Amino acid sequence: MKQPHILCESKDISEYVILPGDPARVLRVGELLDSYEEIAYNREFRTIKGYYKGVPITVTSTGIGGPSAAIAIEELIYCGAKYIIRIGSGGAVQSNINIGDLIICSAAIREDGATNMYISPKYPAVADIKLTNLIIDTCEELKYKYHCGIVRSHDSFYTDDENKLMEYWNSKNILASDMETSSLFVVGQLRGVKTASILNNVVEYKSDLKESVEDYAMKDIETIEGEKREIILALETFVRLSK
Ligand SMILES: O=P(O)(O)O[C@H]1O[C@H](CO)[C@@H](O)[C@H]1O
Ligand SMILES: O=c1cc[nH]c(=O)[nH]1
Repeated sequence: MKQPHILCESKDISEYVILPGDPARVLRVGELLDSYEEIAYNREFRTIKGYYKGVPITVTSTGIGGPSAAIAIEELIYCGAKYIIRIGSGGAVQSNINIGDLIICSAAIREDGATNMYISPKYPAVADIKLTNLIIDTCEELKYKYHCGIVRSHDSFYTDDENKLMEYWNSKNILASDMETSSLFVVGQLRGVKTASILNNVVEYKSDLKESVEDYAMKDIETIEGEKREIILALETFVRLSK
């Protein structure tokens, strides 16, 4: 059955799924595949299916935020997704994280609305340990710089208290902010699907958020190289997993 938002059906969805936020990033993943075709593009949800070193891969964008991410994740799982790796952008909450560094998320603070509609805030948002360990091993083989730890997934970009919020989470050893990792971890855990999340840092701690996100949108070289590394890392992880 064709799903109402992603407009895909089971034959379109590999068990291996890559999940960027931005629909434009879907095609940049496609460029690194052996071959691909676009399956559907409805609202923020763009899906391609292709092969990487012979492994079938589906890539679907979630758009921004937990509500649309949860919709995409649910529909992908209904169509047969078994392993889902987010390849997102994030903003550093620690000063030792540079632009283009990768952050491998072990867990996420649920500072979002979507997961709180699903289940009590006591329920943790954690990555699948085996899939995440495979990402770490692959990252070390590829010799990419990375940080591993807890991130925060939020629902707001421009509150009046952003600086205070950042200082607070910095003091609690949180690595970075994004907006979809908690939804992926909670929905994946509830549905019995293995999930992991890699973020490419596009904002330095204490730098101007608007300017940095704009630099990324304008294809700043360091952020684009970080994005390429997170894509290759997810693809190579799936190659190892499929063996
Ligand atoms: O670049 P993506 O994957 O969309 O991720 C980050 O970028 C968006 C905000 O600019 C949010 O979706 C956030 O999680
Ligand atoms: O600072 C940032 C950058 C990207 N995405 C976020 O959620 N926060």
